[in-house]
Amino acid sequence: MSGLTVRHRRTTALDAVDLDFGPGVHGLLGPNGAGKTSLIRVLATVAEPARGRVEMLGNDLRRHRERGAVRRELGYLPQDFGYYPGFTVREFVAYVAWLKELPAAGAPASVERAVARVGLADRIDAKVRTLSGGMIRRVGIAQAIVNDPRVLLLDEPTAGLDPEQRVEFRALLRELGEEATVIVSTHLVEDVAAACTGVTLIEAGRVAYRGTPETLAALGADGHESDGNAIERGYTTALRGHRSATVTGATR
Ligand SMILES: Nc1ncnc2c1ncn2[C@@H]1O[C@H](COP(=O)(O)OP(=O)(O)OP(=O)(O)O)[C@@H](O)[C@H]1O
Repeated sequence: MSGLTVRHRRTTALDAVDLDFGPGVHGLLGPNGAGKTSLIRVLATVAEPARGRVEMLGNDLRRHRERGAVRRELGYLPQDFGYYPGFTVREFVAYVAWLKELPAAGAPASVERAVARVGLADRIDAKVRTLSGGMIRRVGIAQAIVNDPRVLLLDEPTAGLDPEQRVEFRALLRELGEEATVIVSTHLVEDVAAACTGVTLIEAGRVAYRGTPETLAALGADGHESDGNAIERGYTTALRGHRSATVTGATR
């Protein structure tokens, strides 16, 4: 994407952002309101940018027909994911498979596979409303991966998962990232350390840092253990560096 600008009324959520993502798992980090959800929503083709160009899988998202082509290759878990509480897990994931135009013959097997990958095989015929919050989040991940997407967008997928589920989910992320481009927004720096091949730190609508979990941890390597682990300190160091550079730039 180049020059990507997203506005919500008078707020500029993203300000002329240039970014590119290849296969692997890319963590999007940043404070509340930084612009992570706005970025994911544009990539998911549910929001339109005010300016800029986004190309995905060779398609230009400004063109209606090309957005349609992208949607078939996309998996998306929104921050507030809507579901039908009266559907069973199987029915809900099958419904999404139908929306994504999966060939009918293979769809039931794809549904079962996606549900098994998120560890819910034994609850596949349970009604979604009878599941815990963490399980519902996993249903959200299952619907996102049912079409074996080439681009997978996950907005805070680990919110509400317990520690054991998070560990399992990170393993699934690493597996998915071997074939797809996975972009995952999170507040948990541990998610990034454990599952991501790349890190993009967004602040106030701009890219504050790009690197790998290792380079981010190296930024925080010589702090005190009591201030969190190296990657958390790296996160803070990168943010502060970006803030002071922005202030210097603005007053020049
Ligand atoms: N629908 C909206 N109407 C008005 N302003 C909005 C809307 N959605 C987002 N914003 C504003 O746009 C900016 C970016 O928000 P966004 O949700 O993209 O950030 P985020 O990094 O995902 O935040 P969080 O970590 O809290 O989820 C914020 O200033 C937010 O207040």
